[in-house]
Amino acid sequence: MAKNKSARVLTTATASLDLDDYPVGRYERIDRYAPEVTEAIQQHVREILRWLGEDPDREGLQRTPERVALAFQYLTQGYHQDPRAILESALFEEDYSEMILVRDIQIYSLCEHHLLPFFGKAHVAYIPNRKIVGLSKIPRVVDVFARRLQVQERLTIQIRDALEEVLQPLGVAVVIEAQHLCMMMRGVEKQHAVTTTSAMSGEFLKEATRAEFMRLINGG
Ligand SMILES: Nc1nc2c(ncn2[C@@H]2O[C@H](COP(=O)(O)OP(=O)(O)OP(=O)(O)O)[C@@H](O)[C@H]2O)c(=O)[nH]1
Ligand SMILES: [Zn+2]
Repeated sequence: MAKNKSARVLTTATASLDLDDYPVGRYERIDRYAPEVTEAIQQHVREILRWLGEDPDREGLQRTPERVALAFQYLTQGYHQDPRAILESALFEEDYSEMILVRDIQIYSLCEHHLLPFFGKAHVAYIPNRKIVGLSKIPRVVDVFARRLQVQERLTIQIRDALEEVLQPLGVAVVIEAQHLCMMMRGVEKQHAVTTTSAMSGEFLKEATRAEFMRLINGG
């Protein structure tokens, strides 16, 4: 009941269909929301609106608490996802031992201090040690960690460590370039500041490999 209600809310943007009418998979994540969590968050958002001086019962805001509750569950769904299982679902034996780089992976995350978005690009590379992983699993793992409350540094390290643990490769490199709305629309209000973080292991600790990676992510 409440599950269907949630699904209907989120699908109205594309079509007025119930979750059941959609191909399996497209809304699989929405299906995962717990109705009691949605309900509890909704009540608090109503209170926040009131404390901000708004009238939560005016027309435009009537369904806002529910929308916010769903949006925050969506944006933090990574807590319920297992990066190890994702990587293990597509591991292959292969005699390839050059660098594999997936570059320009878009990320959207939430800063844990202000619950405001930070967004940008992640570049992830590894050098396999007989095990390679399905390429799409790399952005999926990036999302698992990005869809949580984060600081950019921890996000970077968690991606590296997940790949390291499951693939046991010769090395992993992760670079994230991001802009933080908490530094743009409030606080210091710097519109062009981009933060770059990196986490390396194994072969990437060597200057030559690291330099090749840096050259490749800069389009060289
Ligand atoms: N290291 C790091 N800091 C972050 C990240 N996201 C936000 N921050 C910072 O977290 C800090 C929190 O500092 P506080 O002084 O407690 O918070 P604040 O008073 O809101 O600080 P201002 O943003 O400077 O107004 C700020 O300096 C933010 O810029 C991140 O991913 N990594
Ligand atoms: Zn912040």
